[in-house]
Amino acid sequence: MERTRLAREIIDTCLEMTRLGLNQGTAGNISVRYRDGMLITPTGIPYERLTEESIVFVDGDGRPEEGKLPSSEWRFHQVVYQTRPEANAVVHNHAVHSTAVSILNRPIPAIHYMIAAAGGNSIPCAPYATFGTRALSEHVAVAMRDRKATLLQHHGLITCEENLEKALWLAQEVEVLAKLYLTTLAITDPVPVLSDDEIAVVLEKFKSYGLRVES
Ligand SMILES: C[C@H](O)[C@@H](O)[C@@H](O)C(=O)COP(=O)(O)O
Ligand SMILES: [Zn+2]
Repeated sequence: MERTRLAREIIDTCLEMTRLGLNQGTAGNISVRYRDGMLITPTGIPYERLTEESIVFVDGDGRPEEGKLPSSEWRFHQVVYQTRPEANAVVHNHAVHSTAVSILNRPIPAIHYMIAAAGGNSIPCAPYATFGTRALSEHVAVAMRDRKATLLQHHGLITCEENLEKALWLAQEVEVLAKLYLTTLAITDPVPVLSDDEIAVVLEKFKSYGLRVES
């Protein structure tokens, strides 16, 4: 029952991600931590065709349940759960502005205090590696060691959080930051940024702010 409920939440989050304009086609994938592994979307299936039975369990050794093909990116989802013990949900998409910044191969700097929602003063950009490879998951492990979000060079975005709602919310916040960054870059480069001291103040305030940005 718990598994069916989590599978439904994954599908609803996928559909919401598309509805918010953060993704297109069969791009992107979503998982939740489950038992010693995770429940994750299958590879290459449009979200609107997913049923609870389509969601795949991948165990802690990376073995998918029989007869099902997990997302090609199960490795980087696994690495995020290993790297960030507080994370229970991982969202990946190809949101347009986030992906555009990733093509420039730049981190998003502290252009707005909401950068702190990802845990620090920037959102890194993990180096390019072919999708689905161990090399890509190794880059993700480094980038997300002290952040809850990273861009993937020439690819897209990953976020993690304690639940699906927060992971999707963070993906939307990063997309807004990416759009702001591109908008300001068109006028000036480098773009003015907030100081590390100010980001430290915001990180402290977020610990007790609302329900959505506490870590
Ligand atoms: C080629 C894939 O679309 C790749 O970009 C992957 O990262 C992705 O976003 C969706 O792959 P899956 O359908 O295998 O989850
Ligand atoms: Zn992708």
